[in-house]
Amino acid sequence: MRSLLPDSPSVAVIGAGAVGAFYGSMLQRYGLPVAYMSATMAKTKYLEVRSPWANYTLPVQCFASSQQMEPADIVIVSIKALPDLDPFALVRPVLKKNGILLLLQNGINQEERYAAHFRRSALRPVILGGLAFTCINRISAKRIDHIDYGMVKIGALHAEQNPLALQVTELFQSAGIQSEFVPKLRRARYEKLLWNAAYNTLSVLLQADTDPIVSNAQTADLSLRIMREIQAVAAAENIKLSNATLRDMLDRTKRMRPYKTSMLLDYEAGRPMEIDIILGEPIRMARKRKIEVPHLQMAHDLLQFYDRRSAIRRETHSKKKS
Ligand SMILES: NC(=O)C1=CN([C@@H]2O[C@H](COP(=O)(O)OP(=O)(O)OC[C@H]3O[C@@H](n4cnc5c(N)ncnc54)[C@H](OP(=O)(O)O)[C@@H]3O)[C@@H](O)[C@H]2O)C=CC1
Ligand SMILES: CC(C)(CO)C(=O)C(=O)O
Repeated sequence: MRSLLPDSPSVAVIGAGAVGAFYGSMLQRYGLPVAYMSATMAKTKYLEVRSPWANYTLPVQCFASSQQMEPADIVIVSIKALPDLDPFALVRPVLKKNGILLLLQNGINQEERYAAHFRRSALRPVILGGLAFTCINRISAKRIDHIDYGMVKIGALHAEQNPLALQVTELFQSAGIQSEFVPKLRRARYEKLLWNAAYNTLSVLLQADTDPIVSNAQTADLSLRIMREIQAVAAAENIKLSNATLRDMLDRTKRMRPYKTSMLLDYEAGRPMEIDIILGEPIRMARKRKIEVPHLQMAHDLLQFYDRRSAIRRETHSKKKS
């Protein structure tokens, strides 16, 4: 098939946290020109990566603001999906006309939000979604630890863009990243949401990694009840997630090494959690369709309480420092 991508596409990573810096650096190591936006890493000249795939150190071009960066062929968005963060202002300066926007984030409805935002813009990006099944930590402004897993599933928001999503997947594979093309992105988003809604949530509420949650009969069953509510929301848009799929999520989690979810890592570090994009969005969809989602609602409200408490601690801490 004719390549829909330039020979050596340039890449801009918006949000060089754990995920953005790791996958960006793998693409750079493969030979692509990559620039990174990160306030934390603005002064970083060399990035050290530890990974079961390879250990390496690379010179990196980091910018505190995307306004200092050149437009790129592929823009990877890997900032946290938080409600009070305007991502469009960060992304716009690095977008080329009809360029590729790849959202490497958790949650649901993100691609649709970007499409709505750019609908009337002359930039008209092609919107792709990437689901990262991985465990990565940014240890410092200079060091990324990829601990386990690593698969990225890539698909397009609109099916007619699937050939491009496939070529981006192949580019990731060529760069040594485990990657898989998904022809139905929305379905894949829902499947990942099953896991995130259940285990990210419970990991924070129970202060536990996945192992004790799935080993305990009550909390394992609770995780299934949470997943059933996501299943009902998906069914309302004709996406059928079978009971066997839910059961399989639980069984696979039982077989996984004990895993600390990204939400638990955020909570422990006192950072804001992605509650809205993982629970708030499905709750709003359920409300519109008159579907009862009591578990999602309760988990959402409890997590909001924790999140607010962390925010107050952050405010108090920064007042003390100034
Ligand atoms: N880490 C993991 O293993 C996994 C993560 N994910 C998902 O990937 C996405 C990225 O997560 P991850 O890399 O872990 O997150 P990190 O916390 O490591 O990085 C988040 C990035 O977002 C940026 N950011 C946060 N707040 C703002 C703000 N207000 N303005 C501008 N930039 C901001 C940070 O900036 P700065 O660089 O300046 O700190 C950083 O670059 C999330 O949606 C997460 O759920 C999914 C699966 C696994
Ligand atoms: C599915 C998983 C565990 C990534 O591998 C995740 O999305 C997270 O930790 O938030």
